[in-house]
Amino acid sequence: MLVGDSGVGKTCLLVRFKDGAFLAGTFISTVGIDFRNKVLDVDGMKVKLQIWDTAGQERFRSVTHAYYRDAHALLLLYDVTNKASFDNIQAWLTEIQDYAQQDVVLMLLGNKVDSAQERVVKREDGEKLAKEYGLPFMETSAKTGLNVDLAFTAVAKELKQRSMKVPSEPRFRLHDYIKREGRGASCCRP
Ligand SMILES: Nc1nc2c(ncn2[C@@H]2O[C@H](COP(=O)(O)OP(=O)(O)OP(=O)(O)O)[C@@H](O)[C@H]2O)c(=O)[nH]1
Repeated sequence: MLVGDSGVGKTCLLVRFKDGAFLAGTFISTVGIDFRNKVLDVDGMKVKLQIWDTAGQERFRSVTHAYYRDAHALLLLYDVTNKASFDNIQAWLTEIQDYAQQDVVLMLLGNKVDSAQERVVKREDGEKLAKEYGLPFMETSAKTGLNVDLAFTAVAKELKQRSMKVPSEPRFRLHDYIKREGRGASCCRP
């Protein structure tokens, strides 16, 4: 499932991955939720990804909440040209903590790196934030395709590995990473 503020490029990232194209021009905000399937070859095995594209707008939040619990993986996006979308990552993580499965595969993506002139979030800031929460991190561009296949393939590999394992204690537990105001827990990495 793709999540993050409105306009960070979730739909474009999915279209780039699915069709290898970039939706230039008018920005049409997603209404509610949408999905697309893509079959990937992961180390000789066919993995079918059902990828859900959520609306970033606040008014659709209750719709997307209902889908979190069935998601095996989340790609959390911000836009490197939009500081507010980066600042909101903490709020998204809190939301993920509230609604997603504890052992959900989670990756942080800083999108629109092709817009070098407009960049306001440095790569190091993204890396620092990801490190703080123990998350894998990549910078992407739906426009040029940079790291798009890589991000989805990394998630598909992790999901395939997990599906082949005997169930045990989740080794990635989001609750270990989230710091929540008023709960006194500061962030710590195991
Ligand atoms: N330069 C550049 N523009 C991008 C990129 N990805 C998306 N955009 C542009 O950003 C705008 C928003 O893209 P969307 O993919 O619709 O954003 P979204 O996150 O799905 O937005 P919501 O549906 O409202 O949640 C569009 O005008 C895109 O053309 C990118 O990698 N580089």
